Amino acid sequence: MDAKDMGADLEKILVTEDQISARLAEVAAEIDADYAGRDLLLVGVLKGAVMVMADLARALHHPCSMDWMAVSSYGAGTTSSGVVRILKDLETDIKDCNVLIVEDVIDSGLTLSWLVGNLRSRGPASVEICTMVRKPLALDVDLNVRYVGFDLPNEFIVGYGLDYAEKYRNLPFIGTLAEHVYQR
Ligand SMILES: O=P(O)(O)OC[C@H]1O[C@H](OP(=O)(O)OP(=O)(O)O)[C@H](O)[C@@H]1O
Ligand SMILES: Nc1nc2[nH]cnc2c(=O)[nH]1
Repeated sequence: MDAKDMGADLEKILVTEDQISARLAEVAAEIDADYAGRDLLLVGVLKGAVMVMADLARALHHPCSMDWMAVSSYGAGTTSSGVVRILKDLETDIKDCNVLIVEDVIDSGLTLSWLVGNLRSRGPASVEICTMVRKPLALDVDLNVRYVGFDLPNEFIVGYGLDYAEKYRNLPFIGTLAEHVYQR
C-alpha cells in the first residue's frame, strides 16, 4: 500500500520509508554497541510494533531473542484510557534477561510507564525502551526512553504499524489522516 492507494484519506506524510530505514540502521548500530557481549531479548508490543520489530531485528548484527506482549490502553478512539490490561503475556521468563521493549509510538507515556513497572517486577537484568516515534506529552512522564527513532509533534499518526480503527497499519511511511476520515 502506498500514498496513491490511500486516495483522499491521507493528509500528509511526516516520515518517509527511506527516512525510517536510515534511522533504524542508526538505532540498530547503537543497540549493537550497547549490548555487545550481553544477551538481548526484544519484546515487541502488539500490534503496532510489528513493523519496527521486524525491521529492527533484521538491522541488528547482535544475536537476539524475540517475544511479544499485547496490552490494551486505548478504546476505539484516539486517546489513552490509562487503564492497561495484558491481552497476551510473554512466553519467556525474563529473570536476569536484558529486555528491550520495542514500540511504535509513545504518546501519553501511560502504556509504557505501566509496562516497564510490570516487566521490572519479574526480575530482569535490565529493561530499556526503543520506540519508533515519541510525542511531546511523553516527555512529561518519568520514562527513560533509551532509543527514539523520531520525535514528532502531537498529532494522531498512522502507518508503519500504527492504525486508525485497525486500518492503515500497512503503509510503509508515517503520516496523518484527513479530517473527514474521523467523521465517517
Ligand atoms: O503512550 P500512550 O498514550 O500510552 O500510547 C502508546 C500505546 O498506544 C499504541 O498502542 P494501541 O493501544 O493503539 O494498540 P495497537 O498497537 O494494537 O494499535 C502504542 O503501540 C502504545 O502501546
Ligand atoms: N495510530 C496511533 N496510535 C496511537 N497510540 C498513541 N498515539 C497514537 C497515534 O498517534 N497513532
